[in-house]
Amino acid sequence: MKSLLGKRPLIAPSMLKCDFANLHTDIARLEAANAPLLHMDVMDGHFVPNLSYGALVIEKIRKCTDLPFDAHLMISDPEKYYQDYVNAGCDAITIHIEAVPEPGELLEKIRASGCSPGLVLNPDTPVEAIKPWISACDLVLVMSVNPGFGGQKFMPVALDKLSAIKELLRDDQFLSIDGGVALDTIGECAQHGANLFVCGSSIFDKDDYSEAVSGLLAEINIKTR
Ligand SMILES: O=C(CO)[C@H](O)[C@H](O)COP(=O)(O)O
Ligand SMILES: [Fe+2]
Repeated sequence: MKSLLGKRPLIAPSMLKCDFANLHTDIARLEAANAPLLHMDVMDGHFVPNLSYGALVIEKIRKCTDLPFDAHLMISDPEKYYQDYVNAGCDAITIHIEAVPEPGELLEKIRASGCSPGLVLNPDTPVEAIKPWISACDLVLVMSVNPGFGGQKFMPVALDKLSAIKELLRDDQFLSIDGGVALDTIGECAQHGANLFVCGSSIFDKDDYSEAVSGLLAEINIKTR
């Protein structure tokens, strides 16, 4: 992930909305669209009311591309399973503060395993909940929907959180936003400090991924210049 610092702002396609029946083709289309990394949404049907895919699938996808993988673990026991995601070839592993209220040790273990550690907070969780561990993270991810499903409406409560967290971050850390990030919301997210934008529907619902990614980047540029 460190190699991406100089390339911010970054658009990370959310591999929840991808075409699983044509994964190879879909990844090639994302590479052609200059997507700099892929966001892997892991859901266990327990921490969130939905199931997606796990380390076995990610390990297979790893063979299709050299793009970095940012794994968003929406699972109840990341301590038990994080090593599977390291072994599957993830570059960043992000855990929910609601799943691990005292995440210091796990963040250290993720870093020691060679991955970038990240913390994520839900719309109802205050910034105070993650404050003591922000300096131990390479990435902080703000949820702008309740996790579990793609295609939900952006919740503006995330914007004030972005501003508050930005104040606490060093320049070598990523500030990410996830959920309902689209042409009409991405500019404001950038204005509030986000520099890594997870985009599902706003890419995969479009026929032309290149046009989608460049349109989102253009919107950031317009709103932040
Ligand atoms: O973590 C997630 C859901 O829990 C996804 O990353 C997110 O919802 C992406 O989809 P969309 O851009 O359509 O909201
Ligand atoms: Fe996600």
